[in-house]
Amino acid sequence: MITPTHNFTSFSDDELAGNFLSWRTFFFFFRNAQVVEIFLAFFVFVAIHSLRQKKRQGLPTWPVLGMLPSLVWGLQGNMYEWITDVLCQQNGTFRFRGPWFSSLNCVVTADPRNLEHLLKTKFPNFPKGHYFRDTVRDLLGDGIFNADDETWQRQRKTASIEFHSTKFRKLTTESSLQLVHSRLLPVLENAVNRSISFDLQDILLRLTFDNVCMIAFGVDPGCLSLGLPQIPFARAFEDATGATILRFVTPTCIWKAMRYLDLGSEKKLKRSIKGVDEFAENVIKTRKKELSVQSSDDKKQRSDLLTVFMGLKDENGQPFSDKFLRDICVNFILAGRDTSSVALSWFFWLLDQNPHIEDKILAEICKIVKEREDFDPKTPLVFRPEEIKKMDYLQAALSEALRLYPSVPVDHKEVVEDDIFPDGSLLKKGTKVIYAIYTMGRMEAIWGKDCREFKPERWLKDGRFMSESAYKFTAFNGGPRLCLGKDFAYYQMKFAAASIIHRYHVKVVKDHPVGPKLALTMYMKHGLKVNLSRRDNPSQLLT
Ligand code: HEM
Repeated sequence: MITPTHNFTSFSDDELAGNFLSWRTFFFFFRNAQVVEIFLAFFVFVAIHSLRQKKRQGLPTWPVLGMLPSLVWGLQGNMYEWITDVLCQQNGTFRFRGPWFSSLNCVVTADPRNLEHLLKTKFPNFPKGHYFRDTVRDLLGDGIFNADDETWQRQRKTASIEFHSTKFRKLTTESSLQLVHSRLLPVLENAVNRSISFDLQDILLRLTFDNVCMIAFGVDPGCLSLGLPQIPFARAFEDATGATILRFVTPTCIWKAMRYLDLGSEKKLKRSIKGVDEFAENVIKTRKKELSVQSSDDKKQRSDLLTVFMGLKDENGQPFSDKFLRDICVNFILAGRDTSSVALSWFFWLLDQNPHIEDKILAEICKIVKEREDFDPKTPLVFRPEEIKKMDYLQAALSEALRLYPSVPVDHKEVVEDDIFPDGSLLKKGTKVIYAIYTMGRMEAIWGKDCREFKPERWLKDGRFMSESAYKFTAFNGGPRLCLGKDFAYYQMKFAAASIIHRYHVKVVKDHPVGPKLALTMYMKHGLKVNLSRRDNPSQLLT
């Protein structure tokens, strides 16, 4: 203990007592001030040290917490732009260090060389992995998006045969035509007649939901119709994907404890998964009932995916369980509904920002239709499949929208055996790898100085659409797990976009806030509020 060493003899007892107290108070503060100073100095040292890590490691690295404070900060704004800033400063790859008690450590990359290595060259060394599968299992089960090894291979093979069959292609062109002409256009026409603004993203989600249910399960949920009926499934599904993605930025022990205690986002997730399950169970029950009363000839006529899976046997020679069929349904809804609709929403927003590109698309559509031998400007225009295929500029504009706003903005893999990325990054067994598809579209090193501009021309050579390497344009993934619905998605998007653009000018409501939502797919956070105006006389453009 520190004691005063002064001579007190000239003071009275009271004075002595009073002085003694004030001396004690003084030394108490002095001692604590020293402690505070030491803490302050230590804090300043740690802060400077942590902030100095930023230059080398991309983000400040704090004792115990690692880079978590920066992640929390990034989550407050546009998470994808935040990742992009860090990756651009770090030449395309950086190592995220989470708190020591968490499972958040990972390597994040946007380098096409690494992507090719990961998705193709060393494909078996980079499965989705345990961490990803555990995190999304409650929602996606063992469906194709969340499966590795034989479980994935079996689904991939079956779905691939189906997706490449003539019967399936015919089904997809017919369903797009039917949905656009008997559902989408009447709903839009109604909005124009009543001069009301509406959420285009919601309408497109309804369109793609009905479409994927028709082609994948042979069921028409009638989600897109006049009056826009409430579909509890849609809300439940969006809530479930949002709550699932939160798990990726929460230490595993914390979200597992929240799930156990039924708290916060985990409570919401459990409730919304119930809504998702009810829909999928209903689809399966209806399908089984229909199949039980159909003749074998009728069954052969059916070309939807669910019917195909219902006719197959598992590795024990048993029909697939209802739980597995549920997983197939939920995964195909995620694949087919959310991707094309959000891509089209970003596309229409980009057209609003770049009206000269809308003019070029319109000119292309008109030129193609005028080439018809039986062209009659008075009959209502229904695009033919061969015309949709010829729309190169529209395909380029959609690809450009997907480059800037990929429907799946980030994806995930796990390292099986120690490896090294082509850029020299070391990968220890068990490392989680995030590939940032959103960032790839915004890297000057990949797309040049104008990478942030919406320029469909970059996809054209002599007026024809030229596709890019899947490891540079990764919106549809690449290698053995390349998107199975790519052709169908382009057809559906082109058919819907051309049918809308030919009839209407889409204007985004002034000051409508636009930004991405944190979810498995890149929804617009506030939807896309628009007004439509009928084109003065589209047939005039055609004469
Ligand atoms: C703009 C539209 C679309 C985009 C951007 C897109 C993108 C993607 C991406 C990035 C993946 C890889 C996901 C992963 O492994 O984590 C994927 C896989 C897949 N997509 Fe698409 N997709 C689109 C439309 C569709 C449609 C309409 C369908 C079918 C109805 C579909 C079916 C699938 C399937 C089955 C897989 C799983 C492939 C596998 O893991 O083997 N996609 N898609």
